[in-house]
Amino acid sequence: MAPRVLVSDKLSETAVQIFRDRGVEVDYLPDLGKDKDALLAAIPNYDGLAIRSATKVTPKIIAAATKLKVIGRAGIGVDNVDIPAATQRGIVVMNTPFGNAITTAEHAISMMMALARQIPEANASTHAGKWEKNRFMGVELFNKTLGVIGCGNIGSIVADRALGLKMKVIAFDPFLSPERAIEIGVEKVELDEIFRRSDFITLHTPLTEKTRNIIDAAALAKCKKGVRIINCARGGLVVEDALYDALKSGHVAGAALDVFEVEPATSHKLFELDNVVATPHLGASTGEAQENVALQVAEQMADYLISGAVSNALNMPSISADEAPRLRPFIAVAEKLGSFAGQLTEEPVTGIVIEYAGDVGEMNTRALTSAALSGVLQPMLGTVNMVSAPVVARERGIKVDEVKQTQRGAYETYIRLTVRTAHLERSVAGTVFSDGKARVIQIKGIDMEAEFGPHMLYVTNEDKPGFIGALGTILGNAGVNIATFNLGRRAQGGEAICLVSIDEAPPAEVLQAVARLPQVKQAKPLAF
Ligand SMILES: NC(=O)c1ccc[n+]([C@@H]2O[C@H](COP(=O)([O-])OP(=O)(O)OC[C@H]3O[C@@H](n4cnc5c(N)ncnc54)[C@H](O)[C@@H]3O)[C@@H](O)[C@H]2O)c1
Ligand SMILES: O=C(O)[C@H](O)COP(=O)(O)O
Repeated sequence: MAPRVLVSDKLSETAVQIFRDRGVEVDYLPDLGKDKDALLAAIPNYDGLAIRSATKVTPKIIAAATKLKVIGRAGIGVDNVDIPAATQRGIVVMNTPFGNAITTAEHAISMMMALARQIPEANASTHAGKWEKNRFMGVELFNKTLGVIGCGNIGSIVADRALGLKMKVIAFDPFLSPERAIEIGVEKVELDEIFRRSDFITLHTPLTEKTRNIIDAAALAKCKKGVRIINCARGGLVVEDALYDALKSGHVAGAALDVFEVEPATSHKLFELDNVVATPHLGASTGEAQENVALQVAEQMADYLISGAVSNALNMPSISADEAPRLRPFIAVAEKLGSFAGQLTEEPVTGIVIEYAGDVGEMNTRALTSAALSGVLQPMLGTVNMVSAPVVARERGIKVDEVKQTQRGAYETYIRLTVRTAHLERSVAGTVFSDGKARVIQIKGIDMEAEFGPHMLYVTNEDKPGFIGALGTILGNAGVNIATFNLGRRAQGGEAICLVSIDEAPPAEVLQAVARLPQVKQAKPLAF
């Protein structure tokens, strides 16, 4: 039976045509996604769901989606999809990472210009028959400083266009390497410097727990008087109440917003203010971008539904149907090793080396390396996946080296991943046992043998008596149950590592108490 896809948001008809040409049945119901109950009733009938940002794919929708195999996001942001819930149900979530980037960057630049010259207000006044030549006094962009928060695909295109307008561009992005900053002509700065120096600030990060409320009242207070703010990324990055107050007081001269905490934003106190330019989430709305993303999402979803091939998936490695069964456990270990190193790395990564020894050296190590890179980059970038990870790493100037040797050592297969930054080098090695499960077998050259757990505690310490008991007591007193406990040390009395799998994420006070133990150098939570 032919697979069946529901398109529940407005998509170019190209997508519908591609599905049909590829033998996929398709129902194009562009308003259905906005009606939660109708979507809930319809979803059990479909193998695929193609969406943009209006359809909210909640755990409830996913629970009802008994046949669903793939969700395709024709666009970039996937914050409207509950990916963990989809993953748990074995539903692949894919997006189209680059198709609307230029269009969105152009919207941000348009919004900046509209703000600088009050175009919307002047337009409304002129249409109303007034000729208020003296009312609208603008500012030049020439020689002004633009602060870019989040300098990935869209942020770096915005920077390029702003440099063309002869602006000075400064950027805050923890994953922007100094080399990449030089290459794209921006000055890499800390967040506070963005606030202190910018005449205009534009946001281009995903919405994550780290970026939520990145511009709040305290941040606005640090800004120059007269700063102008542009948000074409996601509502939730800017605290709207704080922005309102700062606009009212005149500390912020203007704001241009394409996105809002609650969408659709049909009424909002920000709309009372003349110095707010607002558009209804139009960042990706050009014919060109919509053709790109519709074509790409339909091709990707049809490929998956017909042949099992996966591309641009956010929750599954990208592999051909033939390789899938053999590669899968190795892809999982590569991604987990990358994630292990990525979660511990808090400064720009300059290099990643992935070494394969034994049987794994003869496999499709490109897919494995992509999985490892995706694991390293995901804790910071959120939406990076196996397909985009190599490109993203290259764009950020991260040097990636793959070393293969087919000779076996103590293990049949051995993968070691080393992450380099300007100040440190950290390696972690793993393998897949005959039970198909991944194990960590070495951290920083120290041998151990640990399974990956959903919640883990990574502790580096000095090998001195009393540490294990004290750690156990802290966890026990906090009611945190230990699932597995693994230790390794370089030499008696020397550097040691402790990897504990626990049944829940460690509360902040537990981490602080562990970090205060006299033997402990570092205590970090990890999640897999
Ligand atoms: N308005 C629209 O219609 C529209 C259209 C497309 C995308 N978007 C939004 O734009 C966002 C960016 O898209 P992109 O393609 O450039 O993504 P990207 O992944 O290429 O770039 C995001 C950048 O943000 C950086 N980042 C992550 N955490 C950060 C932090 N805490 N502080 C500073 N920087 C941080 C990352 O390092 C990365 O370089 C998307 O996540 C999406 O939500 C909006
Ligand atoms: O993340 C994206 O791609 C944009 O927010 C575009 O959203 P849209 O497809 O709903 O216009």
